[in-house]
Amino acid sequence: MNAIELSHVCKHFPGFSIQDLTFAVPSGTICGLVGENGAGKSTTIRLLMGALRPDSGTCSALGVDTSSPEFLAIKEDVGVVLDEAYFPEVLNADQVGRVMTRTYQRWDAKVYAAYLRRFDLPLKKAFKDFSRGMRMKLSIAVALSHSPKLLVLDEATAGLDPIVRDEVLEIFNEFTREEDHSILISSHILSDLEKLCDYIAFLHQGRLLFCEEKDFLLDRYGLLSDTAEQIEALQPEAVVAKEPNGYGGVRCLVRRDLAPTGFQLERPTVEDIILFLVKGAKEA
Ligand SMILES: Nc1ncnc2c1ncn2[C@@H]1O[C@H](COP(=O)(O)OP(=O)(O)OP(=O)(O)O)[C@@H](O)[C@H]1O
Repeated sequence: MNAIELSHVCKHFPGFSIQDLTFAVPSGTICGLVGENGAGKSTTIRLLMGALRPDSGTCSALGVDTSSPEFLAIKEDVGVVLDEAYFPEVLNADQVGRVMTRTYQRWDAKVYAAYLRRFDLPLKKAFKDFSRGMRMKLSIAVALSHSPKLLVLDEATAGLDPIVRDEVLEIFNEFTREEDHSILISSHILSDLEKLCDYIAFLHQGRLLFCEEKDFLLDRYGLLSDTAEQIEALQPEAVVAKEPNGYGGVRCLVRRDLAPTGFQLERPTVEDIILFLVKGAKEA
């Protein structure tokens, strides 16, 4: 079963469109949604959560169409952190907790209190006086305190200091140790996604360039540094994109299956793969 399914989703804004977006996140896995500024990640997450209505196509979470009334009944099962935290400005963390007791049947005040302590969040400070990082931490604490099965996180680690970010990544990892728990997370911090994710979905100008298993991507591509003549001699389909290597030669991302044997290929990171694919897509 899939935790998330988007099928042929289209959404048109003046000057920008989400085009025929189809991908799925299998239950029990973590999928990273990546793409440049303005690629459509937040719009995709809003469409998925039913906050925006698609012009065509369907979105489902935990098997329920997210634009249907039935989705309201399972909202408890989905923990959401959007890029802008959304609590009333005058409330403090203690009061937010009390509001949530009335909002979620499965609200666990003890779990919430433990996250507030773990994140070093003050109980009595008004939300309007929180820093960006504190706002994110509060959103994450709330999202995790009503026993969700699915977490949908838009830039949830942006603005967190490296130590807290590492701790939050570990918390997300712990979360998916339960078999039926899944996460969709958008981020610009590709090294975080490399550590965390099973799948990477890559958006470019409102289109999905791929949604693949991370290990498949890391095995599919290799990095090659050589003279311009040697690189020219490769079949063009083997070379995704290239750049000067700083030593008068060329560094490029190549498809391992199309590169001749005998070349010394370096293992890329997810960041290398995404940077070269964006470069290749711009040059195409
Ligand atoms: N309500 C709206 N009306 C018009 N245009 C919109 C609306 N919402 C988003 N857009 C446009 O959709 C495009 C994609 O925006 P989106 O926020 O989804 O990108 P993103 O990938 O999340 O970017 P970033 O990494 O900068 O957060 C942008 O060009 C934005 O201006």
